[in-house]
Amino acid sequence: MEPLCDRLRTIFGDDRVNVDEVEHVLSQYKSNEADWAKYAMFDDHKYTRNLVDKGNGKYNLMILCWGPGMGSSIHDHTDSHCFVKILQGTLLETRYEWPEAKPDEDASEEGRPMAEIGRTSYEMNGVTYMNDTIGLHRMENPSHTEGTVSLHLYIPAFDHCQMFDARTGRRSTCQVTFWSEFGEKIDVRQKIEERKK
Ligand SMILES: O=C(O)CCSS
Ligand SMILES: [Fe+2]
Repeated sequence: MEPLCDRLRTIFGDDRVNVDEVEHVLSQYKSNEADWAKYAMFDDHKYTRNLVDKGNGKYNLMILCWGPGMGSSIHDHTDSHCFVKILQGTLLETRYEWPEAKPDEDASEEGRPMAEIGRTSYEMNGVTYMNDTIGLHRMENPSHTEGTVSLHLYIPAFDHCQMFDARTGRRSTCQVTFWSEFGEKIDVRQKIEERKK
């Protein structure tokens, strides 16, 4: 992944984020399993997040591995830019409008189902971009037999986001962690403890 990592570090050398330029660089890269196999660690129960590069502290570049049928919650991106490229398999993206913010939300009130904006399927080498002004989304691997591997770049980096209940629009904050870092499996519990210090 080094050549791609180097190009991204150059692009983000100053504080600009040129979305078209980043999408172009990600589109130009043609997935080669030999580049990313060392980061592609799957779990039997949920999708994994595997850190590839911290971009001089400016962004997180990571490889996500989705077993058959696995998906994320509906989530936001903590005001960051989100770039996604499919390295293997397929990802189905469902986008949603933000639920109405009800500041006087009565805890007993059921809320209402979130409005879907649309669904898009991305195949290998496909690239997509998302941010909170566009809406919210859920990503899932639609295959019942094959795994999916995707490359995600978040700038600025974040360690938590909001997840949403599609039926009620209720939101909760969740910590996001890594399954591995730089190709080495990590102890997630130990990492969470370190954050608390
Ligand atoms: O970073 C995450 O866990 C969400 C993957 S879909 S952008
Ligand atoms: Fe996302």
